[in-house]
Amino acid sequence: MFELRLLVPEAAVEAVSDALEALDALSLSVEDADAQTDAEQALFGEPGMPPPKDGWQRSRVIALFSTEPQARDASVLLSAQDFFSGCEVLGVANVPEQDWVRLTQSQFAPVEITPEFWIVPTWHEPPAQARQVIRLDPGLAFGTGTHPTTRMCLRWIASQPSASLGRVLDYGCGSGILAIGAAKFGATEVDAVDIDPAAVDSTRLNAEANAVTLRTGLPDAAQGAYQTVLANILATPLKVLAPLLCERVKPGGALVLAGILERQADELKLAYAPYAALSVSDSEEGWILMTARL
Ligand SMILES: C[S@@+](CC[C@H](N)C(=O)[O-])C[C@H]1O[C@@H](n2cnc3c(N)ncnc32)[C@H](O)[C@@H]1O
Repeated sequence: MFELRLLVPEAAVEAVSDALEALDALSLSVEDADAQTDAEQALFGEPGMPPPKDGWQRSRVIALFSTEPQARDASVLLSAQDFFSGCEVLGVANVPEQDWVRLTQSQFAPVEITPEFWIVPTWHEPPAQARQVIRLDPGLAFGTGTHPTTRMCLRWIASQPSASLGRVLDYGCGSGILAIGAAKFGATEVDAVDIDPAAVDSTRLNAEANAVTLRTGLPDAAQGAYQTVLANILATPLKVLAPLLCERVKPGGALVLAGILERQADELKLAYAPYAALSVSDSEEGWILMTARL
């Protein structure tokens, strides 16, 4: 395989990418050419908030071709196009053969939640001290245990007295990791819902792989009252969802919220004040876990 590497200003990325696809590139990757430099600009915004900019100011576009002549022909053809002015060909390079599956897998090691509770990809043996394990491979949905927000929720689940989780709602289930964790730690019944149908599918498959029974669906599938409501989303949607989530918690039940930065604690407390008294019960890498007993 050979890769053609280009430096492309924001306005030309789409035209160059379309042209490379038309030239039979096997794959395309677009990276921020200014990443990790002083010129890097953040592009993400919270859901509901506009991103600060539509695209990176300069992208590194890398197109993969089966042969060197194909890569070089593509470079010559592109260079002759009007839309290519302002772009730069960085070069054509041989891509050494590698075991890509093994390389990808090596980036995902078992994740420790507590010394006895681990998240373990299927290609790893669980650590000897693991008494409780969730089997999970990285997929399309969020939630592999590598993010602090997920780990804090799982730690909270693992720290509850046995049989106290009761009926559980995982609102924004992603991969289903919290719902599966709740089922493994004694929940009597678990509903897992998400606005993303791909996350719902992913949760169903992960539940099967872990031999636990969940009810999965879109948010409307959450019905009735729950002893425990878990929601690891982000501060802005969590504020909007305050009445809905609190209405789902039984009197005496627990509300557990994550996806909140330390500096957002007060705004969350304020948004939930009419329904519940939130407090910070854990923190990791600048993220906090907020909980309330209703
Ligand atoms: C940060 S991920 C959390 C995944 C998993 N629960 C975990 O803890 O790792 C947030 C999930 O919430 C879902 N989500 C975002 N807004 C939502 C909403 N308004 N209602 C339901 N799900 C939502 C997203 O699709 C995503 O799968």
